[in-house]
Amino acid sequence: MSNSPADSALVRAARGLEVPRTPVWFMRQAGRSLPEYRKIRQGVAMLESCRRPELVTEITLQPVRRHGVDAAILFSDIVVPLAAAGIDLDIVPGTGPVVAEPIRTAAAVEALRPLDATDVSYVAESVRLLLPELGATPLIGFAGAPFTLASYLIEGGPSRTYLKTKAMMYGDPQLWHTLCSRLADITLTFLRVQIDAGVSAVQLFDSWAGALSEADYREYVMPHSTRVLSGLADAGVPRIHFGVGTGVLLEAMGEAGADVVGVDWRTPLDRAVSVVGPERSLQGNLDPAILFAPWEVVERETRRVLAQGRAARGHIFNLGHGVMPETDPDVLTRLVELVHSV
Ligand SMILES: Cc1c2[nH]c(c1CCC(=O)O)Cc1[nH]c(c(CCC(=O)O)c1C)Cc1[nH]c(c(CCC(=O)O)c1C)Cc1[nH]c(c(C)c1CCC(=O)O)C2
Repeated sequence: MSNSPADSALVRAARGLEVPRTPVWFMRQAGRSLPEYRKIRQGVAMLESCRRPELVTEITLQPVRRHGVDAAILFSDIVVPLAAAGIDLDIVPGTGPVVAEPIRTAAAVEALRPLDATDVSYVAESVRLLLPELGATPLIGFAGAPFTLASYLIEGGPSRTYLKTKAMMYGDPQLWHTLCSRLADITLTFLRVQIDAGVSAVQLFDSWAGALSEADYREYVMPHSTRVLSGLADAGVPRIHFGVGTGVLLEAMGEAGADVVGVDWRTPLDRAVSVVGPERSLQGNLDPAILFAPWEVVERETRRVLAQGRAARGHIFNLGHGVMPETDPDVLTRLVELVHSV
């Protein structure tokens, strides 16, 4: 066991197979809290750094070396395939993705072109450079799900209310579905490029789907996420599906075609099992803010998460959302040791 990424604890837990110990990695482990990341990124814009395979390789490896996590996640961003498909956008430090000309009309949706694998050849090249460096440690590829991508394109940037997104969704469902269908195609191509290059698992981030009711999620979003996830059913790698504040959506997000459902800190894992069912594994779900509490609290809460995770077919330990930039990296390292020791 564990001498190849395809037989790693992460992949085995994702498939519900027996593991020697619970695998652990952290969403947004690359970048953010690491001083060695800040140093190497100096003077290089975020999107530009994603297009340099040597830089991507180094940043992806940093948290693996430092923390001994059980998986690497490719250093990239959910908007990389959108930029590669010709959308004029930037990632503004401290803000996030900003789109120069938000997509709000039929003409703008029509102008969104498909992604070609050659548009993101630097991503495939990065994966190829990483595999020999990683050895038996699996590499997770990822993409943004249609709803979350649509929200950036329609709002033009981050949003609290998703008013413009919902205005299109409710006001012009046909246009909404056309847009999401094109985004599903882009996402599928982007994930296939990563799988063909050799990643061992993929995560579909629908980070902001928690803004929706279950009924609206099922009607407006699920068909498109299902097309992405079911389109990868024969790809041979486990599919993780995650969003924030998705307590009422967990059942549907599993049904969309996930092998693993990612859960944020609001829903206890044992309760998540009862809605997701015995056919899927779970990933999560320590509150990233708990890492700022005294170690006794971190330890107690970690043991609770691990105990609740035992109810699942398989459990991949993670935070309930991404690492906060202010997190002390030493706490993350200690947390990995704790998870491995339980
Ligand atoms: C919604 C979303 C985005 N990007 C991503 C999501 C889904 C995950 C989630 O829910 O948090 C996913 C993402 N973005 C990035 C990664 C690389 C791997 C990793 O961090 O471990 C991953 C997996 C790099 C990044 N993406 C971004 C940075 C910071 C850029 C910088 O330092 O200049 C990094 C390292 C920028 C970005 N990109 C995005 C936001 C909201 C931001 C700004 C907030 C922030 O600083 O994190 C969009």
